[in-house]
Formats: sequence, structure tokens, C-alpha cells
Amino acid sequence: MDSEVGPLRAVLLHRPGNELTRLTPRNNDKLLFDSIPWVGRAQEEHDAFAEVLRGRGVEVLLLAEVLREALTDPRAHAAGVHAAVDDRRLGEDLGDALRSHLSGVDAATLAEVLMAGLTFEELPAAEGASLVRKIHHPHDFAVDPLPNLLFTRDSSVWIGDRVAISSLAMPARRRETALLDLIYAYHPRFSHASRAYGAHSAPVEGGDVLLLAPGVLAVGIGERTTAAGAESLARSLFADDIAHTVLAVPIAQARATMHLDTVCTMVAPDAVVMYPLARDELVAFTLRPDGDGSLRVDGPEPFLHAAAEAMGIEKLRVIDTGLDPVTAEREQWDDGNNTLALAPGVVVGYERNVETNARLADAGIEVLAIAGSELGSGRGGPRCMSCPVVRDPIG
Ligand SMILES: NC(=O)NCCC[C@H](N)C(=O)O
Repeated sequence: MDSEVGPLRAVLLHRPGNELTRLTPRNNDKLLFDSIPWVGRAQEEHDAFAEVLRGRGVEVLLLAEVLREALTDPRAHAAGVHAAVDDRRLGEDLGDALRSHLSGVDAATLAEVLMAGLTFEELPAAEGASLVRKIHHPHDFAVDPLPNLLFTRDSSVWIGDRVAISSLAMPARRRETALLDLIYAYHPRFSHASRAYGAHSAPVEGGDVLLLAPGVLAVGIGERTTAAGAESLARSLFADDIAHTVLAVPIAQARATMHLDTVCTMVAPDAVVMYPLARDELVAFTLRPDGDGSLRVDGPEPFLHAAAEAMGIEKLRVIDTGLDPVTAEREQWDDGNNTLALAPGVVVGYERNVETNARLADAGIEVLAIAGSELGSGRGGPRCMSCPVVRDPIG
């Protein structure tokens, strides 16, 4: 995969499941949701999203299915049990009891525990007395749920012919790494894929990674991806010869702009849709290999300029959404700039971003509008909710 906009052939999505039913007003902030979604409606919205993709010839892989399939391999099952049980939380006695219980469950049950978590009340009866069990409230989590699995963009990213498993920054998402790691290691569809980067390196999240052109990436640095993460990703891509330029782009460390793709996504090989306030403010540091194994760092200079130069084009067009600052801010919050390209000039966007979508249409971009009132409560749009696995090169 070497672009954001080549015809999309296969994508990994996650249909929201029981992990969303774990959200309450007491835990939603920690679990990175801004409100409590209506789960049935979120599933309907997600099914409609998947249908739009299938209707355009995209193969949709669902994370829960590939996880269940991967877990039928005994080595994956053992890795899944290991990922579920945290002795630092449960103590040795309860940890051992849960490990031995989960070792005996089938792939579907283990997959459900890995995604939706387990409360103390749901734990199997443990042998003997456990102080940990006695002291915890029955509704506390013995295994945390992963409601942000929905945002498959962030947990893994395909670059060239390799897949990078992210090192996620927020505690609420860290365990996602283990699930993606075992899917890519043991699912027959993926087990031959070469890896890029390391899941246990400094934080990099897929929402911060834009494949601007073959060999050219932009990597946002902010709340999630650190400068150290961007540097070591660049080093690893250069060493594997799958990129020659990485633009490191600082973004505001804020909830509204947690990833680079919340303010900028590509809609055509030479065009992006961008939050107007970011247009003049974004800068980029250019990282390139210096020939003897180190990195050369240049800049900063304006992002649009650095991007065009690295991509070898005269100009990176910004679709002018021409919005007043208040509308722009509202639609940015609702992921108006977070589009998923299915082909050059064809994108999926949330229908609620009426103004942004109209300006995209004016610029000749086809917008396939989907409902997202419930899906959006986790603060992510169509790009966040999709991990492209196969794209054709741009013709
Ligand atoms: N690429 C993205 O911008 N993903 C959205 C992630 C939302 C999720 N609730 C999070 O805070 O990580």
C-alpha cells in the first residue's frame, strides 16, 4: 500500500459489540468516549458503512471474525490468555485461576473476553479466598473492555507491503496492540505479512500516519504519536527501504485534534481536505536517511510546501471549505475532515457535516455520506474506523 487514495480493495473494520455496553457516565472519559452510545443504533450505522464499502467493491474484514479465526490456533489462544490476564491487577491467586479458566474456553468465548472485558462479578468462581476479589466492587473490571477497537485505523497500519502494529499511547487502548499482534501473527490470511516497526517501540498511532505518495509519509506528533515514535518509525521504514521521506507534523495536544487525520485527510492524489485553521499553521520537519544509518532532520517549513516538495508535485491542493470559524470548528469536532478515500476523488464522510461535504462536492469530490450520530460519540470518523489492507496503486 503506497497511498491514501488508490482504489481500496480490502479493509479491516470492527463492528461495535458488547464492549460498548460497558460504557457508563463514570468511565466514558477514561475509555475515551464523549458520551454513551446507543449500541444498537451504532451497529446499524456501522452495518450501513460496511455496505457502502461493499457496494463499491471493497472486501470488508471484520475484526471480531478474524480474531475468532486466529484464536483457533493454540499458539494464538495462549497469547490471548496471556493478554487478558494482568497479575498486577488480579494478584497471583486470582490471576492463576482466570488463566486456567480461559485456557479451557473456546475461541469465540476468549475473543469476547478480549474485546468486551470481564467484571469481577463475571469471573468464574475462583478456588480459595482472594482479597482482590473481596475488595473490588462486582462491577469493576477484572479485564478492561476495549471500546476503541472500533477505530481500527489506529491499532495497525499497512505501509508498502508491510504492516506496522501500533504502540498505542493511552492506557485505555494499550491492550489493542496484543489483539492485533496475534491476528497478524496467526490468522492464515496475514501470517506471512512482514512487519514494519515494533509494537513495543515509542508510541505511534495509525491516525497520525498519512501515506502522501509512494515513499512519502506525514506523521502527526501530538497527544498520541510522540516525536520519539515518529523518529523510530522513520528509521525503521528507511532501513526496510519502504520510504525515503517522513514529514513530522506537530499538532495541538488536544482532544479535538488527537490525530493528524482529525484535521487533514487526502481526497485525491494531489488534494487534501483540511481544517481551515490548520492550513496556515501546520509545519513539517523533514526526515530523510543521511546515508550512514542516521536521520537528517530539516525544517520546520510550512506543511503544504514541504509535502508538495517531497511528493514531487507542484502544489498540494487544499479543498477550500470556506467555512466560518464556528461552523469549521463544529464540523472538525464531528470529523468532517476525517474522510476515507475509496478511490481518487471518492470519499466516505459523515452526513452531518453538511457544509464540508457540500464544499467537497463543489470541488468535484464524490462524497458517500453515512450516518454517524452514535458512531461519532467515540470521536472518530470514517478514516478512523477503517484500516485499509489492500489498495491498488494509483493508475
Ligand atoms: N484516527 C482517529 O482519529 N481515531 C479516533 C480515535 C478515537 C478514540 N476514542 C480515541 O480517543 O483514541
